Amino acid sequence: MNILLDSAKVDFITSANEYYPIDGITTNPTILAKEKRPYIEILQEIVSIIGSEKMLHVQVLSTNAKEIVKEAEYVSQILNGNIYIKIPVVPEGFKAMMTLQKLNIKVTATAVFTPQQALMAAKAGASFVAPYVNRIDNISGDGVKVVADIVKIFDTYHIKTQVLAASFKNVEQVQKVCLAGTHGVTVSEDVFINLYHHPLTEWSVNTFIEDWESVYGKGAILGEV
Ligand SMILES: O=P(O)(O)OC[C@H]1O[C@](O)(CO)[C@@H](O)[C@@H]1O
Repeated sequence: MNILLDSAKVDFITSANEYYPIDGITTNPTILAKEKRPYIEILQEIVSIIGSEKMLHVQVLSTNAKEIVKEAEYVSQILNGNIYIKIPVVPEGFKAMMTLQKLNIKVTATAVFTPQQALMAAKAGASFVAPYVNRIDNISGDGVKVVADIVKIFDTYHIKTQVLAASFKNVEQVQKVCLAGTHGVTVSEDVFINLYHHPLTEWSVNTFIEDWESVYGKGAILGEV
């Protein structure tokens, strides 16, 4: 089960990568544009932080297959990493996916809102499909059910493409897609922190330390008192 960070903030990525075994990073044009500096510089920095084995998913901008393939080749060549090219599930996108499969360039199908789109992308050669859970929920859909249905269809047909659920606004959505059997999630900084942060954990840790220090002294640790 993969946990990726949906971010282009290098400070956050650096710190999270130090204290947690994240599986990679997803970016999209919106996330990169927020940083207001050369995108290639950001992507190169991300690869140098996470290394060349963890995944980096980068989205293309072109709307025709030929140009999408060109962008994919450029990004794959210039970045010395484990790159996945994010391509929307539209006809020119499928066409590009078929070409990229032959070129051994890995693809993540993005902007997925239905199980049928996911199946189409898998058959066109995508390694991952990224259903947008919160955006589905926002228009009175059921994002978790979409993920569950994709997982079921892939299982039924023994499809190797993995589900990388995306677009989360809270931990409950993440928990539910995990229960539905998603192969991975990509989460923003806020959601990532909330995956482990709990006020009772903080309170418990502080109480243990207070009780201990009341007897053994401030800063006392095992082996040193
Ligand atoms: O609805 P949001 O939070 O903008 O998320 C859309 C998601 O789609 C992706 O583009 C899929 O990888 C992510 O980068 C992002 O999490």
